[in-house]
Amino acid sequence: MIICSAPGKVYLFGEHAVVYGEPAICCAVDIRTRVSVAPADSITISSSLGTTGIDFETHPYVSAVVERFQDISSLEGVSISIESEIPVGSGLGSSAAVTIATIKALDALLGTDLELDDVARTGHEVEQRIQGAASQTDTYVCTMGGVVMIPQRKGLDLIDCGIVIGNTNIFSSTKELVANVAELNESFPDVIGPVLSSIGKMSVTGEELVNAKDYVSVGKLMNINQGLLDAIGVGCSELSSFTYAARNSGAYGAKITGAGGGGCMVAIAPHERVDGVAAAIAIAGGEVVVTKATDIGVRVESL
Ligand SMILES: Nc1ncnc2c1ncn2[C@@H]1O[C@H](COP(=O)(O)OP(=O)(O)O)[C@@H](O)[C@H]1O
Ligand SMILES: C[C@@](O)(CCOP(=O)(O)O)CC(=O)O
Ligand SMILES: [Mg+2]
Repeated sequence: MIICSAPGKVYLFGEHAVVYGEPAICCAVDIRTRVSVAPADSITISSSLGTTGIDFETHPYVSAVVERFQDISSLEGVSISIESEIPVGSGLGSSAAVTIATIKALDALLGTDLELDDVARTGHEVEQRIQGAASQTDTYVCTMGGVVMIPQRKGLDLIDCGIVIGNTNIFSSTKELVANVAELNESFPDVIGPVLSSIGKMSVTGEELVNAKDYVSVGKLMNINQGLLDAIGVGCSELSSFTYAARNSGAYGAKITGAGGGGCMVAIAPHERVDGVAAAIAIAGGEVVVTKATDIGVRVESL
C-alpha cells in the first residue's frame, strides 16, 4: 500500500480575482489529506463521503484523477482510501489536497514518474474539469507547499506568525461561488472589473510586505481585501462576525479564505495573541483551527 499526503491552504490575498488572471498569494498550512492506494481487481474509492466506484456525484475529483490515469497507464483496478483533516467545502482547499494526494499516490503505484510540475498541472486540469473555472492556485500551492504568488509561481518567505482559522461549518461549493461572481461581473463589468483588479494590486503590494515580515501592514491589506470580497458577494454574516472578533482581539488582520459564502475565515496574529484570537472566534460561534504555514507540499508518506 502507498500513502501520500497533501496540505490545505489559506489565501492571504486574491481568491476569486485570481480566476480572472489577477495575482494571488496563497500559503500551504499544516492540515493534511492522506490518500492510500493498493492494487485491486476493480476501482473502489472510500472516504467520509461514502464508498463508490468511479462516481462523479460522490467523488468527482478522485474519479476524474482515476480517469486521467486510465488514459496514460494500464490502470484497471485500485483501492483508494481517503482520510482528511481538512474540512470539506470550507475554503481550505480540500478538493485540491485530495486531488493532488491521489495523483501522487497513483503515480507512485503505477510508476508513471510525474515531475512535481506535472502533478500540479494534472491537478489543475482536474479542478478545471470539475469546478468549471479554476485557477492553478490551490493545486500548485498544495503540490509545492510554502507561500506562493500565482500566476508567477514565485515562492515567498514562509510567514512567521500565528494562523487562526474560523470555520462557519456552512458548506459552500466553490463551483457555485465562482459562477455567482461571474454572473455579477457580467451584470456590472465596469464596477466588478476594477474591484477584481484592486484585489490583484493587494497581492502585488503584499509580496514585499510578506518578505519584509511586516505583518502589521499585511494584516491591514487583508482587512481591505475582506471588504472587497464582501463587495463581490462572497461574504456571509458569520464570516463578518468572526473577522471582526479576530481583529478586535489583537489579530493583525482577518478575511475570508477561499470561495466564501460559508466555509472559513483566516486571521494572522502575533504568536502571543493566538489564544485570545482563537477564543474570540469561538465565542462568536466559529469552530477554530490553529495552524501554521508549512513548506511541505505533496509527499509520499509510505511506500
Ligand atoms: N476527504 C475528502 N474525500 C473525498 N472527497 C473530498 C474530500 N475533501 C474534498 N473532497 C471533494 O472536494 C469537494 C469540495 O471542494 P470545494 O467545493 O472546492 O471546496 P474546498 O474549499 O474544500 O476545496 C467535495 O464536494 C468533494 O467532492
Ligand atoms: C475562489 C477560488 O479563487 C479559490 C477557491 O478555493 P476553495 O476551493 O474554496 O478552497 C477559485 C479558484 O482559484 O479556482
Ligand atoms: Mg476547492
